Amino acid sequence: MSTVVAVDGPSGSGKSSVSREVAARLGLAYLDTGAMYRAATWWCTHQGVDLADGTAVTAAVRAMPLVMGMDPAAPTVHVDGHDVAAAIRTTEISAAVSAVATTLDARAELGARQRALIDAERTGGFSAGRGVVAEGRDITTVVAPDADVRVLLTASEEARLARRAREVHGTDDAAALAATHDQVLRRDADDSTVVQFHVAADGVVTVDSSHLTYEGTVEAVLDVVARTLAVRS
Ligand SMILES: Nc1ncnc2c1ncn2[C@@H]1O[C@H](COP(=O)(O)OP(=O)(O)O)[C@@H](O)[C@H]1O
Ligand SMILES: Nc1ccn([C@H]2C[C@H](O)[C@@H](COP(=O)(O)OP(=O)(O)O)O2)c(=O)n1
Repeated sequence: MSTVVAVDGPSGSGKSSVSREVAARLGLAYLDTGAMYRAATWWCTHQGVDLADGTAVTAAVRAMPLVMGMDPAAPTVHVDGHDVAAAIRTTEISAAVSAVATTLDARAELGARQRALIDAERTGGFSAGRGVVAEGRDITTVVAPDADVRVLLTASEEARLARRAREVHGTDDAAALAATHDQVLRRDADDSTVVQFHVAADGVVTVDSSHLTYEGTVEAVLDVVARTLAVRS
């Protein structure tokens, strides 16, 4: 039986790292939908598209030759043959990505591609039809509201800022927290204008990781998966 696990949440809640580990432990594929928005931003910039021009952004995103590698042990992102895994994580892309994420026609295009990738994993693909853990901002609500397991991963603003500061700057002192503010809180505020990822929709289970370790968060999500599947079977 194939399993689709959808995980949403704000920046720094632990979605990417936790979802990837959950996918690896369950033998499922892993889809980082945020990486698709980042790749689209890289592609638009690479093509000289003005990110403020929604029509041009949408046209570029529709034409983007994107290939997502969904093995949780080694996820990959290629655009037009370029390995963009590192390029999409720069501060410039992090600062610009909300312009693409708030372009509604570009969202529709990326959402359709995400649905197709998830559907392919239900029946075949990396995990031989066992399923996929897909994470982002609107997976539980828009892209895969029919997922078998739907989780909202949250954490306090304080915890999320501190995590991102440690990840990017190696410390969570005052200067690092200030430098991280744009990447976490401003970006979430901009993204929240088009998609709701702070409150769990009906049927979505909230996991608050504010006071959990990384390992504890992985176990909490695995526990939600096990309990939800036990009830359904
Ligand atoms: N529960 C946790 N406790 C402490 N650090 C965590 C926890 N979950 C994730 N992290 C760390 O916080 C950082 C951000 O996590 P990430 O998975 O990138 O979040 P998101 O995808 O939600 O933005 C990473 O360095 C990750 O290892
Ligand atoms: N399903 C999704 C996934 C990401 N996005 C947007 C929101 C974010 O600003 C960007 C990048 O997402 P990503 O998950 O890489 O963000 P983090 O840096 O992990 O917080 O894409 C979205 O709008 N919908």
